[in-house]
Amino acid sequence: MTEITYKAYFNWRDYLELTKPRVVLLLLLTALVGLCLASPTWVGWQVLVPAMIGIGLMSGSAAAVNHLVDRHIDARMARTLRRPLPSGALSPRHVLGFAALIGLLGFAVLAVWVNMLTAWLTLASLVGYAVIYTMYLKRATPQNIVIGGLAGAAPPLLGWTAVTNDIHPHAILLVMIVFTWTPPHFWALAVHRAKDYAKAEIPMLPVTHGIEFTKTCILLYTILLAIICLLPYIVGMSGVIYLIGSSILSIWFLGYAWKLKFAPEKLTAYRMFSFSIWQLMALFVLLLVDHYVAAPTLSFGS
Ligand code: HEM
Ligand SMILES: CC(C)=CCC/C(C)=C/CC/C(C)=C/COP(=O)(O)OP(=O)(O)O
Repeated sequence: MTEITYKAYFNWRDYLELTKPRVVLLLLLTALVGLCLASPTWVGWQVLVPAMIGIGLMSGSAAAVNHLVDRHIDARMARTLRRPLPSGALSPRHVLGFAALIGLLGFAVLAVWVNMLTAWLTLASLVGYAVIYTMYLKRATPQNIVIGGLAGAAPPLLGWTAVTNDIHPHAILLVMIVFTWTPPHFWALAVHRAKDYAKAEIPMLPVTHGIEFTKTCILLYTILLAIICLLPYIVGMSGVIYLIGSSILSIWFLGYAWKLKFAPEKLTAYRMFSFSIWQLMALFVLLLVDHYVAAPTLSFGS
């Protein structure tokens, strides 16, 4: 195990990096869509603001715990070795304190200004990612990201419960979209970085079952995702704007998965991973646009 020398000075940018800010921003977009779709009227800022702050802080806390627990394997992979812990910019003690502080703050914000259901579900997602995925599943099984993906898929439900204080089937549908998107999102990167994961002895699918099998799984999950993306229209939750936009995105994503399996170039896997992020973002923006454009009259909620 490599010994790390920690620097004596601190920089706020290192703390920000611990929270995986770009991942959390996309998680927050999916939470915002859950919040907005839960109500036919505009959602009052009294719920919207604390819900976004609470979910954001607890997601950032989960990400910081992931940095803490994974610091030794992060030190062994080219992609992650410059992170604040393996590079020595922050010490484990400071990271633990920071994660506890923002995690507790996030829980308090949700408990006081939103509702207890949302506070507990967000805590369950934090534990799902920081403890169940990071401490156990990641090192135990190539299905790690499929099961662990449930925590990352939860924010639309968290947004929804923040408004309604109950679990609605439409919110579960949004969770299913992110849940099914996660394997092609991550395995595309894992195919690109397979040697890194093998070096760090992490049993990701391309390491345990090979690149070709992983590409087949990516294609199958992408087909499943395309089918699930039709459901919001089929159940009457979204309209034609969503149907057309999401179908274009699904065909585009399927194109990447097909190319990756049958006609790959050197960077196809990485390009598919990058596209997956834009695809999920566009999909959730479409849900939002469709919700507000299709709504005949919008009254302002409290
Ligand atoms: C278990 C589930 C997931 C796994 C294993 C996973 C894995 C990864 C990995 C390894 C990266 C590369 C990070 C880097 O280059 O430092 C990444 C990037 C990213 N992921 Fe995921 N991800 C998961 C779920 C999600 C979810 C649910 C979202 C949002 C809804 C998301 C959004 C992103 C974004 C926005 C990036 C780009 C980050 C950047 O450029 O800094 N991921 N993901
Ligand atoms: C409260 C709540 C909603 C929690 C969810 C938190 C969260 C940040 C989920 C995102 C999942 C993610 C980035 C996994 C990558 O971890 P990894 O360890 O496989 O990737 P790495 O090697 O880049 O660290």
